[in-house]
Amino acid sequence: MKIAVIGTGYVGLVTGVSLSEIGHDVVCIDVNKEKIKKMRQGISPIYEPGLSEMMMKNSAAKRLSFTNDHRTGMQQADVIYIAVGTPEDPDGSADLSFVDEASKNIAECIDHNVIVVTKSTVPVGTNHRIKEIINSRLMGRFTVEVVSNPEFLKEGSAIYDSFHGDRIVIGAENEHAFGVIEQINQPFNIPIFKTDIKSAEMIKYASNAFLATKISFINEISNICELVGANIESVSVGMGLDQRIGSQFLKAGIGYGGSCFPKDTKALIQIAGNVEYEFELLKGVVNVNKMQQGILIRKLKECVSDISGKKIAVLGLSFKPNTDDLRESASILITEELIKQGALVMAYDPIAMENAKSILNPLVCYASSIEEAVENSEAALIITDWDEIKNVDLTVFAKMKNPLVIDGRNCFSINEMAKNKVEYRSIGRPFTPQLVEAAPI
Ligand SMILES: NC(=O)C1=CN([C@@H]2O[C@H](COP(=O)(O)OP(=O)(O)OC[C@H]3O[C@@H](n4cnc5c(N)ncnc54)[C@H](O)[C@@H]3O)[C@@H](O)[C@H]2O)C=CC1
Ligand SMILES: O=C(O)[C@H]1O[C@H](OP(=O)(O)OP(=O)(O)OC[C@H]2O[C@@H](n3ccc(=O)[nH]c3=O)[C@H](O)[C@@H]2O)[C@H](O)[C@@H](O)[C@@H]1O
Repeated sequence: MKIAVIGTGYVGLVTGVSLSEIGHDVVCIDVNKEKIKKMRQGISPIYEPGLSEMMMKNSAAKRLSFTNDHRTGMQQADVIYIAVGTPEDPDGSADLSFVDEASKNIAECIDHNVIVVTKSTVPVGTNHRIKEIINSRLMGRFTVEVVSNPEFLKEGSAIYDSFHGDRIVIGAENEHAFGVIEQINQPFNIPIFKTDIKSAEMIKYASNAFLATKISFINEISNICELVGANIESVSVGMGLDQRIGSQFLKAGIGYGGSCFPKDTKALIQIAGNVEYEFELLKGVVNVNKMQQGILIRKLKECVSDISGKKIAVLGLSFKPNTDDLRESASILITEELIKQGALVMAYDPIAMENAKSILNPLVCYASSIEEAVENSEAALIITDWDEIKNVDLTVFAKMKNPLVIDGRNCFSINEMAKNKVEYRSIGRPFTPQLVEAAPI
């Protein structure tokens, strides 16, 4: 099958690369000239395990190519995927301007009938809007069918998720479109769930909102655990053993970040608001997340009342491990607040520091190792649970002025930290050594 993919962000690139890997001919189109130049040289614009190798392999096999030119890209394409961004508008709703522009590009460039598949996360009704935009410009010259095929990949395991996802959702308006998109996806060998377009669009928002709800729920439970002396790690494991609850997304921390949960929860509140429905539960989820992102600063202030002029180490900057993405990471808010209070911030991240330099306050300094970051510091704040951080030799903290670690991701054993004479504050767990420590989830 000949496929064009519009937009080569996370989703567009991973979609294009995975579809070429299962044997389709794919052209990825992006308006960003720098990105296309890099990808033509075999360089992936994002850090994602396994992506570069698969990209180079399929480019060499001539199943995958990159262009800035929409017309060239869409020539002969049977199916065109839209994978452009849907960022947050100031009122929280989804900004559809990139989707609209991509739809216009399609109308201007195609010279045959096509199926347009929307991978971008879009509010209910957007696929019909895409069809209208295209049809109003084509004036009946060609037939366009639209399909909603939301993406469920996670950053940091995007390639793995493409080949091992739990389901592929296809929302279509007729059997022909269902058939073609089903056929394209068959080689992934993942269960396909077919539904109507509006339900497919809603499945994506509802799934992200539900996962975000699980995270805010467990974060609130962790705050209560601290007050009553329970241990959130044990509570999460104990809850997760109930298959109706499930063990995933019950890891308490510093709130969810990333390019999607924050924007998609707010967009769903707006989608509901547009039909005069107040989504109270989801509003609570968003508010809890905002509070949780500030928890490390509150814990630091409890231990060190004045941080002005003091060196504070910040370990991990990306919103989660295995990605260089800082979008909506708690590191942005935390480093900003530390600098506001006069601290000297020394940050370290295994992969995300280059990205961080253009995003974080310019007063943030960067270390080349965990050791350099913590040396002579007053406190170390842990923001991202990279393996390198979780597996660090705990004796490294002896290099601090007064070893104090405030861990937003529960990376370490309370007992081991006590043995190493580190004052240790984490999320939803007691301060003192424990008789039984739950293995972290
Ligand atoms: N990032 C993620 O992990 C996931 C994202 N999504 C959804 O997928 C969509 C895309 O997300 P990202 O890949 O993160 O977006 P992104 O914003 O990182 O990348 C979008 C790309 O599209 C390009 N673009 C914009 N308009 C264009 C046009 N008219 N023609 C050609 N290229 C154009 C931009 O230059 C950019 O490279 C969003 O709706 C997002 O919510 C869904 C699942 C996972
Ligand atoms: O629509 C999207 O963009 C994607 O959003 C999330 O994927 P992603 O944001 O890449 O990463 P997650 O692993 O979901 O983590 C999101 C945030 O939640 C936090 N989190 C996650 C799980 C958990 O138990 N606790 C927790 O605090 C992470 O640290 C991170 O900050 C969803 O998991 C994907 O299914 C979805 O496709």
